[in-house]
Amino acid sequence: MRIELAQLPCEDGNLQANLKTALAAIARTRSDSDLIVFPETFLSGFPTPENVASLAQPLDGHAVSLLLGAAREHKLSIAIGLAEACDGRFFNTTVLLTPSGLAMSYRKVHMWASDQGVFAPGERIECCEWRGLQVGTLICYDIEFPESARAQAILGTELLLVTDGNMDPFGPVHRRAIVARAMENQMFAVLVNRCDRNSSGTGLQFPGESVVVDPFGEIVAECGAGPEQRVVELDLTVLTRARAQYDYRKERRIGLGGAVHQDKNGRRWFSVEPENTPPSA
Ligand code: BAL
Repeated sequence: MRIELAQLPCEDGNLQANLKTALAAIARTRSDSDLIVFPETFLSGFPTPENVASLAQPLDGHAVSLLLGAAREHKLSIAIGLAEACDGRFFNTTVLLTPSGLAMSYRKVHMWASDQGVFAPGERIECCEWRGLQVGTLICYDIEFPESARAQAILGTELLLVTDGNMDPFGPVHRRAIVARAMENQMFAVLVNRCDRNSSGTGLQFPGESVVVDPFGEIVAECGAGPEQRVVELDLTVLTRARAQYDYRKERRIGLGGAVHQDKNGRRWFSVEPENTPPSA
């Protein structure tokens, strides 16, 4: 399994420029790569309450259709973050696009400060079958809550894709969190972070440091601080080896609450039983 980490700068508020950057990255992928992963809200950058309506995209809109065309052209799957518009509300969403279409869309459940007043929180953890693997997605702040990745494990996720927009000084927090989430759930984790150092006046600095962690919690590959498009080979046999002597998912004794659901297309999700719901946008 070959995955490309698109640790590339995006411009807050500039949808066209970010879409162009994404399509160019897709165009330069290796012909034998299976998936490219971009950071959180890569298409929009971090929206504000003032500009989210102009930046947010419907999942059946032009921007996503261009990416679907690129997925078909390059026989490649794409995980990318965007601001989603749906029924007058806005969500911080990651989509998994394949040459066959939209495989999954996940709405960030845990709202960071920059999400509040902009996005409504998601209400379910999702996974789907992709290339013979159970694949799930989380977004940035989600990985700081162990129950998010544990919900993915309960769904059967073997490959966790994290679109990240983790700013300084929280680089170490996500490095520790992603290793823990991979190890304690015995799954691969692919985290791709923003790396822009001065994003259009927000004052936020993004350290990059994208990383791939195996089900033992070992680092498979890691990026530095600057822009790069890193090709990483996953040895999927590690999944079986990591679970050979013990399997946390099967042997756990404490439940999360919430329920597992599945639709006729095999999409599975875990309904969130929020103990507290942040102020919605
Ligand atoms: N530690 C940052 C979390 C977020 O931006 O979602």
